[in-house]
Amino acid sequence: MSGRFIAIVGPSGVGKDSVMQALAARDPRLGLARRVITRPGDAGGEEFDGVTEAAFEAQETAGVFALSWRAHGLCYAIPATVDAVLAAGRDVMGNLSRSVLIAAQARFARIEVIALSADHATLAARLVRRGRETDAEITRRLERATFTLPQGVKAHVVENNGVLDDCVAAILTHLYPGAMACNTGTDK
Ligand SMILES: Nc1ncnc2c1ncn2[C@@H]1O[C@H](COP(=O)(O)OP(=O)(O)O)[C@@H](O)[C@H]1O
Ligand SMILES: O=P(O)(O)OC[C@H]1O[C@H](OP(=O)(O)OP(=O)(O)O)[C@H](O)[C@@H]1O
Repeated sequence: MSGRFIAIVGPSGVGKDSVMQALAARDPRLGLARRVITRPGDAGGEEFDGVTEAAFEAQETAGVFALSWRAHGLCYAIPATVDAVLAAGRDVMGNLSRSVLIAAQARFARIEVIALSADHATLAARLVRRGRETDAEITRRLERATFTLPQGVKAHVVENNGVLDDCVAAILTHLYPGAMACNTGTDK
């Protein structure tokens, strides 16, 4: 059976990248899709392929992306190389826009949507602490926090207000019910 594409979604600052990194470190069954983004390669945060807008559009036209979208004045994509990993039966996580979920459900044979949530004050404090965006950009990201999931999207909602490990454990239990999560790290 093919692997599942695990879409991790939620407002800016909710912890999508932190949760995905922790999940990948914790459980070898979970791969991580490296996104293509028109953001300077040294911006920090997640590992991604930084490209110019012209290069992005050329790749998009050439069909090398499984999914692509625009948000925050940037272009984002999940490369179609994930197909080979999924075909080999491996689950792969990707950080997606909530607006692209209907397309993602159509694109991938098996998909799970994990919608992370956290309260507004927590999001704001985390974005300031992350320091990747300007104050104006942070304000715009927070304004988008209330964006609701498109109708027809079936998501599993997981809170990330508290300890990251609790959120990670809840996701693993949902993804691999009845199975012991593989733990290659140390418990805290
Ligand atoms: N459970 C958590 N507790 C404390 N800080 C967190 C938690 N989850 C994420 N963070 C921090 O919040 C900031 C935003 O997290 P990030 O993973 O970049 O979110 P997103 O990708 O959803 O924007 C980062 O600085 C990260 O270290
Ligand atoms: O339509 P939305 O669900 O609001 O998502 C819009 C974009 O925001 C996030 O990007 P990015 O990872 O650059 O930002 P973030 O880390 O601040 O969430 C997410 O991955 C999408 O690409």
